[in-house]
Amino acid sequence: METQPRALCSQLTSQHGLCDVTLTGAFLSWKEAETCRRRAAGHAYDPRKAGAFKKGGRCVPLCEIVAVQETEGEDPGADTGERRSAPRSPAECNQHAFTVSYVERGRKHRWQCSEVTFRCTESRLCLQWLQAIKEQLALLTTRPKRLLVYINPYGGKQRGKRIYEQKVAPIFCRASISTDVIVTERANHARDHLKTEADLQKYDGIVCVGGDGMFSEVMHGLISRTQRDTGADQNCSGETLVECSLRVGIIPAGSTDCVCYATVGSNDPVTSALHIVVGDSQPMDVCSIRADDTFLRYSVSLLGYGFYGDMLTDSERKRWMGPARYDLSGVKTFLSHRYYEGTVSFLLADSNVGTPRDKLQCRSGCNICQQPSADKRLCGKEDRALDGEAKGAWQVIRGKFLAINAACMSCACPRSPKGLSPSAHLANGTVDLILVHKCSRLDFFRHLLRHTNKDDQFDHPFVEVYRVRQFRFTPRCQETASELELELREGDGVGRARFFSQICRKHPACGCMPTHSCWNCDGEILPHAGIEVRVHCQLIKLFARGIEEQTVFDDPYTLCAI
Ligand SMILES: CCCCCCCCCCCCC/C=C/[C@@H](O)[C@H](COP(=O)(O)O)NC(=O)CCCCC
Ligand SMILES: Nc1ncnc2c1ncn2[C@@H]1O[C@H](COP(=O)(O)OP(=O)(O)O)[C@@H](O)[C@H]1O
Ligand SMILES: [Ca+2]
Repeated sequence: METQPRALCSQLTSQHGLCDVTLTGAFLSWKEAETCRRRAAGHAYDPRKAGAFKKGGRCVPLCEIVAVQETEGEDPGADTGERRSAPRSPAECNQHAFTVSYVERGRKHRWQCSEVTFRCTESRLCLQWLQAIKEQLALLTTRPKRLLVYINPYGGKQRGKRIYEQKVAPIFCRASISTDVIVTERANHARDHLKTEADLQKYDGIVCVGGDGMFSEVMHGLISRTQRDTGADQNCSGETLVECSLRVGIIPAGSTDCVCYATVGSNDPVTSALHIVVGDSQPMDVCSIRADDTFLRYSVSLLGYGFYGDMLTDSERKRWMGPARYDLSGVKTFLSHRYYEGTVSFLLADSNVGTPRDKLQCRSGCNICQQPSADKRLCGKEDRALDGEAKGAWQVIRGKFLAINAACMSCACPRSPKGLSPSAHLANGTVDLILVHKCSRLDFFRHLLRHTNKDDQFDHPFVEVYRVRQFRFTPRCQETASELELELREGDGVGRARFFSQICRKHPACGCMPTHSCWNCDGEILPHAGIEVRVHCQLIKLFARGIEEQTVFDDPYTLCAI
């Protein structure tokens, strides 16, 4: 039987004075000692500090302690900047100290690494504390000890290397995490290294420093490698893909950083580094994309045809501008107001995984993502193999679209803090399919603007949104007579009615409108128009925990009761 460690309780001195410090199996807490009277001890009185300390003290879950280490027993007033009014007593000259680094929550889901130093006059007591905290930390087995880090030096504002060296490496070092760092020398360097060369047995996780494109590289390398190592064939349609066991951490240093933002709640490198250190784990759905029965790519965030495809194509020519390229290309693409004809067919998800308009946002420990559902059992599997109950009917929508977007997650990012599909889930085995039909420029602008404020971007007559587990798109130029017939037969009543209404309102072909766009696949151009997409539930895991609800943690001085 496992025995609970005994609580350790001592009076130790911190920069705030004498405090009662307690270590239990779950928390380290400290508060001003009952007997402590800072002014009586001759310290200058700082009402701001004293008030804050009195008000709260601290209670840190052990799982959020980054590290503990022995410290020089320096002057207790030194780190508060207080001036000493009396000479040191012999006891003060002979102090022993240890420093605890821990996660502290700030505003907007940001975490920082704070420190507290405790001193005492007995070396034995100091060592007892150090050992007890270290023993507790050693029990946290989900923390990574060895990481493989890939840095894209050209992502975003080309600050990846500096961000890693100045903000992240010191935190890994403090947490005693050892790293092998590879600064990439070309596009797909990280993907190819992971796929064929890297000795993955040596690592507890992979870290990528860059944007969504860099994450996509790492994800492709890791998924391909996992399938190869386990004998699964990602090129085979309907194959059940094997989940990747290594977690991936994202240090945001790109242009959009949507995967990081939507899984952590911020695009702050220190916050991401701390989520890695504490060993968080967030499963994530992955879409596989095929065309003509050939595997093309995976996607986790935005898969966008029309507006986002065209915008990306234009922005790639402006890479030198950094993240601002998206603004310029966004305006240009908006003004071009191009629409594309084609057919979207999809299989609706189970109702127990929510709907895109239910306003149930995916948050840390999300119930919807934890619930077993047909979508999770079946996603990734060939639709032809499904039984009648789970298969459902393919729905078919023909039309002229300004944009067809598939969001496997909310796609929240600094440009759109609630994201492309605010209620999309990270790990429910589904994707939100957003169809923006041809409308006026003004209406499309209103729709886009709503991505940046609290209004519902789906509340327009020209926008349809569905939660699906599989979909296909066929551009009008690729539709054959037999496909049209098949869709007619498979489609339900609504699909058939739409199909006929389109045929009846046939437009003469206009020479200035290109017949097809391309797909924006997590920021990479996919030069195919006709594709098939299927969701693989929880195929990969990140060092993240989903976006935390804003709770008591917004008040850094809150002392939780133990
Ligand atoms: C009138 C104001 C209009 C504002 C519209 C804002 C709409 C924002 C939706 C954001 C969706 C973001 C989806 C994320 C996509 C990324 O994967 C991709 C690549 O990122 P990275 O490698 O880090 O560069 N980014 C994009 O495709 C750019 C989308 C920017 C949209 C303005
Ligand atoms: N050393 C490199 N040189 C050029 N391109 C690279 C390098 N390393 C990675 N890439 C590629 O750069 C692209 C953009 O990377 P990313 O980090 O997402 O930046 P951004 O968010 O600015 O697009 C990705 O497609 C990635 O494959
Ligand atoms: Ca999902």
